[in-house]
Amino acid sequence: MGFLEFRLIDLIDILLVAFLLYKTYRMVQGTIALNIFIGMFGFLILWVTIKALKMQLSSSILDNFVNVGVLALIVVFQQEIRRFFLHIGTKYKFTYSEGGKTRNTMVDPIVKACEDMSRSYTGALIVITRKAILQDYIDTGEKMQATPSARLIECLFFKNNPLHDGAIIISHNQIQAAACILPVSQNPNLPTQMGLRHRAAMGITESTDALAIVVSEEKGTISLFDKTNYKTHLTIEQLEEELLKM
Ligand SMILES: Nc1ncnc2c1ncn2[C@@H]1O[C@H](COP(=O)(O)OP(=O)(O)OP(=O)(O)O)[C@@H](O)[C@H]1O
Repeated sequence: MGFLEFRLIDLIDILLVAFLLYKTYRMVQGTIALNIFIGMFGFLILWVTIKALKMQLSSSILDNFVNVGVLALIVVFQQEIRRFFLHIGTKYKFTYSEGGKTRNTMVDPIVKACEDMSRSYTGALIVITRKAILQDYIDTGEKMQATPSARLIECLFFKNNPLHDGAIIISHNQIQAAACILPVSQNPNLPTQMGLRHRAAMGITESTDALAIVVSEEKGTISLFDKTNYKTHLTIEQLEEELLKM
């Protein structure tokens, strides 16, 4: 009788687990973490089988691995866990602190600079922050506090400028730093023609809530990376539209 008892709270429990599993899958989908996830699942099946067959020696060895399993999970999925909490925090708790009016003042120079750099095949990587301040990444570059203008952004990425390598980071309507080094994405599903500049743009969206724009030096194309997704071959109008609704 007790075995068949099914309460409303059990239904909620099952739905919650299903929701969390779905969210976890969406988060690791298309990243190297999915392969690790599958590997761990395989290991778990092996462990359960060995237990069921009562294989003493193998079981005692695998037990030790399983005992540190939670810690190992935290270490291996550090980026994904970080992103998960960041996603919850950004989506459900906070609102963006900058008003629409001030935001627009930096959209115009960025769009104009991208238009010019795309025409002149000047490689560029521009990061725009949301909630996360990205201090760790700002510290890797040359700090500056400058109001963005199209000419300044273009100067920063001009080939002979010693600061042209790496990314500029814009936050609170100021260019905070240039020549910043970003984390490089390991996503195996990115097209092979996307090199390190594009992977660095994807990398920053995987570990923070920032948005990144890439102008390709090779093709002159403009791509936008946001929340681990990307859109490429954007027109200037599309770029502007995306930035305005950011
Ligand atoms: N980790 C990084 N963080 C920031 N910028 C980086 C990083 N790695 C590479 N870059 C930038 O990318 C440039 C190399 O770009 P690469 O040609 O490999 O990329 P790409 O995606 O093919 O871009 P493009 O289409 O412009 O050639 C470097 O000169 C540097 O400016």
